[in-house]
Amino acid sequence: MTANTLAVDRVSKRYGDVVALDDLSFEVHPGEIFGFVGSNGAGKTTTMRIALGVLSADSGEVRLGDRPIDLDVRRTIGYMPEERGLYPKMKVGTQLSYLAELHGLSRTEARTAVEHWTERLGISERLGDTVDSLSLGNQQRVQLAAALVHDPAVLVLDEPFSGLDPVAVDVMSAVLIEKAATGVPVIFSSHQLDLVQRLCHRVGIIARGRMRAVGTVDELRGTGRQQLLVHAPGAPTGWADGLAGVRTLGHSDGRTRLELDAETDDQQVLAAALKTGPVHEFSLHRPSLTELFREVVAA
Ligand SMILES: Nc1ncnc2c1ncn2[C@@H]1O[C@H](COP(=O)(O)OP(=O)(O)OP(=O)(O)O)[C@@H](O)[C@H]1O
Repeated sequence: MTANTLAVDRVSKRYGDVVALDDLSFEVHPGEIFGFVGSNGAGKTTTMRIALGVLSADSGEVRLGDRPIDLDVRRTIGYMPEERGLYPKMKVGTQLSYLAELHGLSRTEARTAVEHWTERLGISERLGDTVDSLSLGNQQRVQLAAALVHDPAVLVLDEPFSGLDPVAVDVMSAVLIEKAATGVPVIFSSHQLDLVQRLCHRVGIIARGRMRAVGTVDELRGTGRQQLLVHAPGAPTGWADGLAGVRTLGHSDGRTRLELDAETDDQQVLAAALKTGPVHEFSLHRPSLTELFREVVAA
């Protein structure tokens, strides 16, 4: 394992009778953006809070490199909590400098870092304003700045994109890509699966406290049942019925959508389609992350 791999190792957590996490394991490698997705209540926030060390696991542990998350390691984590954690009445600049110094930066270093990140995140004009006078989206930019000002060795962000306008989404995305490129492991949770699909090197799908699927988006899309789109204008309705391991999902205007079992040979389907006349299109439909998510969560 490389020095700064974030490893969640067989973590379980209950709240009374509720099993929030059940033997959960996964790793986020240096330079990797890891998308953590799951339904409401699946266990994402609980995992992130344990990763930060603000909540303890019942069993298992989280490590950064070879070190469990102790106070020293905690200082190196950039964290954006879901419930947000800024002081509403404190000025943006004062607050960010304070947080940077809390993480060990000198006053001068803190000032430079605050200037850099507020500029980068488009909130440099708001340094003198109190947090509660900002729009929610701008408060969120400040929250991200708070996670970044101390040059963290790892980023743990709980729904950083929720409620952001498209420009802010682009800025946030660029920052995450930039941080990962410097070798920082980045994990964020999100319900915006198109964004996760676009941004993440790997994705983990959690359901009821267990990791149901982990991999690159391509790997995950390759593991679902394959679907075929066949355009055979002369094919009658039901032409594919009776083919072993094949289900017809829909048929209209000579276009048929089929779902194939993993072991079904698509060439047999092509041969059957050709028997009905010319075939204009025969293409594999790969499920989107959203489709996969529905399949995994429903299983
Ligand atoms: N402090 C708590 N006390 C009791 N139960 C809790 C507490 N925090 C979380 N839970 C429960 O633990 C489970 C996991 O919750 P968690 O907040 O980790 O999910 P999540 O994936 O972050 O959900 P969301 O997408 O809605 O933010 C849920 O059943 C939730 O109700």
